[in-house]
Amino acid sequence: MSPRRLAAGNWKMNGDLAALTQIDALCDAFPDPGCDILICPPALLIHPVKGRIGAHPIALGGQDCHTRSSGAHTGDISAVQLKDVGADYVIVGHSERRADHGETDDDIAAKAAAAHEADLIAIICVGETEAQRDSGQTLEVIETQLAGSVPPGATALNTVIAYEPVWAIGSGRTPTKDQIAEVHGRIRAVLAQRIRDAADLRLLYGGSVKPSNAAEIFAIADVDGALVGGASLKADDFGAIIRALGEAG
Ligand SMILES: O=C(CO)COP(=O)(O)O
Repeated sequence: MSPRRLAAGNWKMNGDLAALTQIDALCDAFPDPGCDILICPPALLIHPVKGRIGAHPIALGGQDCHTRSSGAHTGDISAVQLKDVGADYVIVGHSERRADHGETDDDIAAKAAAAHEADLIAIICVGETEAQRDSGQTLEVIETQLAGSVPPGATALNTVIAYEPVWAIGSGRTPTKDQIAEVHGRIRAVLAQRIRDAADLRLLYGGSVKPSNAAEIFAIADVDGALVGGASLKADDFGAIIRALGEAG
């Protein structure tokens, strides 16, 4: 059985209490969604959003977690704390964290392991820069990131991989269908060498996904959903993407 597809919204450092109306709109629009829906708002909004959605099956996630479950780490948030306020997922290794906070593959593997320990699903992000693509290094970069940032113990149940080319994030540019298919196919093949149920592990594409290109992207082999930034902030746009995913394949 193929995995249930996942439409994930990464709000990044956007949104406030007033933005919870966007969540209300999603709940109203998708009483029985045809795919899994995940919102990763800023961590401080997880608890109010959880209260707001009640029994609706929208899942919530953090955008990062610490490697430790608690302790003297000012400003950080643990996977255990995310779980406590209602998260089921956490994004780790987003390129913005790799760039802004110098996170390495080792850090990301430790964070993903902490997520697993806390019973969270880790969404591990990988992706090449424009310079790396231009110099023909894309597959090598992705393989290195996978080797370093997917921890032992990863399974199709506790791990999702998001392929996010850095140059496609927030730029309005996307890779071609063949380029996405090539990378996703390689990710699946690499994971199959170390994860028994890799065929069921969800592979998301992220980077300038919007209502106008979603259906085309979701028709690509080995694309099991999307990690959406800007277009996840408005319920209408994210709703159109969710609908396209529900109708795909
Ligand atoms: O980084 C992203 C999601 O994590 C993608 O962002 P955009 O959809 O805004 O390009």
